[in-house]
Amino acid sequence: MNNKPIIALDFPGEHEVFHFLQHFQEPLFVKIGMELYLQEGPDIVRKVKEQGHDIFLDLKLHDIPNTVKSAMKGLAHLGVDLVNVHAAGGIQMMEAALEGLEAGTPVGKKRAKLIAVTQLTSTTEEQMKSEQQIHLSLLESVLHYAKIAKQAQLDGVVCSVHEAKMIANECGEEFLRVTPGIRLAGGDVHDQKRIATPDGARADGSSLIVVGRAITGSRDPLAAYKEVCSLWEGN
Ligand SMILES: O=C(O)c1cc(=O)[nH]c(=O)n1[C@@H]1O[C@H](COP(=O)(O)O)[C@@H](O)[C@H]1O
Repeated sequence: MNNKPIIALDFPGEHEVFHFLQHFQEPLFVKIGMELYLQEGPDIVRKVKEQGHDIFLDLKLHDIPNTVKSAMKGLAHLGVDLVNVHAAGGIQMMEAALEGLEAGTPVGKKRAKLIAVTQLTSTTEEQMKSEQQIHLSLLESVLHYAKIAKQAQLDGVVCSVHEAKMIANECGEEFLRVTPGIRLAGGDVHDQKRIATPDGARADGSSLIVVGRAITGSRDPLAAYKEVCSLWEGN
């Protein structure tokens, strides 16, 4: 798994994906999420992988432990690099996810890293308090989810840049902080609430950044990607 910015391939189908990927000549780190996966199924993972890209399969599993375990066991055959669940599913569910992933990973192959979504980057503290009835600060809630993910032996979490440093301090530098909600300065925020720039993410302790519309929605996706890369790498 490389540490390039992860491009979210939030497209409706295969045609749009391969049209987009034509802009790039190098191996990328891409994210296949539920929009694409639910239309195209596991074949899209195989086809994108055939082009040599690293893959974050973002299906955010959240169900009873047995169901998540079986689903992860099945997904493990796809040979992706990173997968996720919702930390709100609980410690037992996260442990079951890891068990499934380990059981399904073919012998001799590397198991995908498993991370847990804490509070979505589209959630504000007010929404969390009023809708989820969690009476903590958002930072405390994210940190709590990170700690239980660590207790379940996961490899890290999905969080916003704003919580990344605190998680690194509490859970260790090697515990991954994968941060979506990335925007170029002055870019459209869309539905995201807890956002940061790629250079802000680097300074504030992200391990990996996830960037969708700032690249996929650009008239020149390659130029946008290069700008994100140079800010992220600090060039
Ligand atoms: O798990 C994720 O990838 C995820 C978690 C989260 O808290 N926030 C979040 O935006 N994401 C994903 O990251 C991507 C962000 O896309 P953009 O807002 O277009 O950059 C989307 O594919 C989301 O599904």
